[in-house]
Amino acid sequence: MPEPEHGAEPEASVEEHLARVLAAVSPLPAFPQPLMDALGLAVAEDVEATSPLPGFDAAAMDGYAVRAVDVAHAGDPDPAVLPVVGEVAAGRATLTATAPGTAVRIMTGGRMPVGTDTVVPQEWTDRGAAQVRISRSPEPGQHVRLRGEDVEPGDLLVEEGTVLGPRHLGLLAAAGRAAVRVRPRPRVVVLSTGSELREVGSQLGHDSVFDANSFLLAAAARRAGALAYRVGIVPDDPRAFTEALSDQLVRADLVVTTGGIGEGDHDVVKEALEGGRAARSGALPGEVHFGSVALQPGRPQGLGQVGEDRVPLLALPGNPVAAYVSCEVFVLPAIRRLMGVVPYARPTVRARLTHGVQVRAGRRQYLRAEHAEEHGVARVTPLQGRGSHLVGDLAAANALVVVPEETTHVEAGQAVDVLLLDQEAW
Ligand SMILES: Nc1nc2c(c(=O)[nH]1)N[C@H]1C(S)=C(S)[C@@H](COP(=O)(O)OP(=O)(O)OC[C@H]3O[C@@H](n4cnc5c(N)ncnc54)[C@H](O)[C@@H]3O)O[C@H]1N2
Ligand code: MOO
Repeated sequence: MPEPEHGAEPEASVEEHLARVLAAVSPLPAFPQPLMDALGLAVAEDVEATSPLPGFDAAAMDGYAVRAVDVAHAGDPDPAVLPVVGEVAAGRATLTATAPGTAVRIMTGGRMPVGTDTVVPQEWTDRGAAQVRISRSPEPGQHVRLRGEDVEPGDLLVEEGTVLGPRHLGLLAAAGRAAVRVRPRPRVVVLSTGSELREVGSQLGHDSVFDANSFLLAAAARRAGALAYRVGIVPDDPRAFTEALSDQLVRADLVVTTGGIGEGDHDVVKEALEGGRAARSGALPGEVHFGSVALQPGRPQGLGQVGEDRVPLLALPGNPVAAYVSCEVFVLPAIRRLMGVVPYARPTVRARLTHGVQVRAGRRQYLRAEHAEEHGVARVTPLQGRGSHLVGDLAAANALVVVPEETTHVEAGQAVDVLLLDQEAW
């Protein structure tokens, strides 16, 4: 760990800061939602089956329902001939039982009449209407979907915390659930600070830059399942910042700011919120703590709760790559906790480095990299640049190589932990 500056508090580890972030947010209250509105949300209950699937024995083929013993010796020169005593189609089980030695015309999905146990596909018959000639003998129970063979009452259909996708919704519908308890999408307000920032589409001055962070973070938040509100740029004026922040709190379950938390002269987020400054002046209740985390990029971090409702706030550094890594490591877990989805942090995978890397010890490093799998072997190539302003490299990357705090170099060919950034669900 690098020595803290004189008087400064020691750097928190990534785990310590993440634990504080997670402690600052709680899962949002759950509500029943109609199935389609639950898509992409996390279930807030263990959903158990109350009835079996299939709900009754049914034909899996169009053909004839019979008793297997009645057609056990059916063959080509010597077919079994049975009277056809009725017809059953899906949803039209007019005939519910039949006597031995008879056949019932049946369609796929039709309920098996009591007294039958096997379906002879129509391709094995003369398709007779009054009587049917069956020229092959089926296995007993063939082409019958059995009641409860898929799901038994009491089976767990969907586990609490599962993000509902099309297949889960299909299962819940098959089980007859019209609504399910889910947690709503967290509303995440993203605020960029910096007097040098300009909105895309506007004129750039000789010393200004376009605001990239609000897009970067709002998009990441939306992809994680949040409703992201990309607020315009706030200049380096603590009063303007406090006002903009106050205005946004009504629609926020989480606020994410970027920039203005360094050690410089115009660090607006820090100036406005550090040590409860805005609260003391009566402008905005709450408290935000600023400090350093042993993370590169993304060392400066702020965390607190603001407004009457104590909305959690994460203040991220302004450098775009630092903001993005901070988002990956702290903001996405916070969003997932609000949504009630586990695990909070993206799991790492292992891959072999194609090139050796050298880093400074003391902070956990997240290196932009390209991950690829060749012939079943996962490899990862670190990209050249390390500067946390290099958004070109960031966009070219699909992975981050995680280099532990105590490591200073990793040889080519060594296996490392990697975050796969384009993996949407985990
Ligand atoms: N003397 C020191 N200077 C700096 C240190 C330090 O330890 N001592 N740390 C550096 C690191 S690391 C970072 S990260 C930044 C953190 O400072 P801020 O959070 O206050 O970030 P800003 O100064 O506001 O901006 C930094 C950089 O990023 C650009 N930026 C900011 N917001 C956006 C945006 N929305 N879109 C695109 N680019 C943005 C901004 O123009 C600056 O170039 O401090 C370092 N300095
Ligand atoms: O850590 Mo700064 O956060 O490197 O860009």
